[in-house]
Amino acid sequence: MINQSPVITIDGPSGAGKGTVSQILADKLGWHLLDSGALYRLLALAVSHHDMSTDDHDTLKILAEHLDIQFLQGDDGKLDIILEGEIVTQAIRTEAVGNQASILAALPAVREGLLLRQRAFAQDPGLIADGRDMGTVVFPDATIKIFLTASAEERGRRRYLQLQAKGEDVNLQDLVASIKERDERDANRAIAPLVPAIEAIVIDSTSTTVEQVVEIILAEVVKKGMA
Ligand SMILES: Nc1ncnc2c1ncn2[C@@H]1O[C@H](COP(=O)(O)OP(=O)(O)OP(=O)(O)O)[C@@H](O)[C@H]1O
Ligand SMILES: Nc1ccn([C@@H]2O[C@H](COP(=O)(O)O)[C@@H](O)[C@H]2O)c(=O)n1
Repeated sequence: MINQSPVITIDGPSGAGKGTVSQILADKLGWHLLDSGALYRLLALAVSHHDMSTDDHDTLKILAEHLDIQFLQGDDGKLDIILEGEIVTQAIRTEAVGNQASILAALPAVREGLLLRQRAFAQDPGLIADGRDMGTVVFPDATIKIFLTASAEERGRRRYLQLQAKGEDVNLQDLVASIKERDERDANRAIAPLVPAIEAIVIDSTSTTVEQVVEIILAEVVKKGMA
């Protein structure tokens, strides 16, 4: 048994809605939230800031283990993500950083370096863990495992609207292509590939609203007597 506190894992490909659904669930249940993708993105940004080589896996592992990160509640109630003293909440959300994170995430040394940091998020009253390998590797004993997916076209469309709203100059076809490339890399890597855990409940959100997805998961929470 790795984790004692209740954990709900939400894995799936990029743009499936994991982050949105995880935040709503964490707020509704009053539980902690782990955005594991943010850790990989922070590492990617740190590697770029320090102009580090990605060939030196021992140093990457040490950096992953000791990366100076803080998740702080800002005055506006939103979470500020701090890397080595600098607010990087927006900077880590670009497609470029996401792609670099996905390349680093294929390295066993990086995954080993981040493993215990992720497990440390499992604290009472409970944790919603969002990622790619939450149910398969990081929290194999999780009480509820969800695999949230959607078609690549729909996920590209959502990402397009999201980035456009932030004022970014984006192209829908390029985004769908980038999402497919990232899916391919995440699903086919040798370590902790993106696959549903055997006992995962698979939810396809292509034609489902965020609220409907949240309802399905909350029904499981009630069924398991967790709330
Ligand atoms: N079921 C849904 N229907 C329509 N839009 C959705 C749905 N779920 C999420 N979205 C929207 O899609 C966008 C991407 O969602 P989100 O960031 O939660 O995905 P994600 O799976 O966490 O992606 P990533 O792994 O890349 O961080 C957001 O703008 C979100 O509001
Ligand atoms: N548990 C995880 C989480 C993320 N990754 C990799 O990081 C990339 C960025 O993640 P986002 O969820 O923020 O988009 C993602 O493409 C994965 O390659 C991971 O491997 N494991």
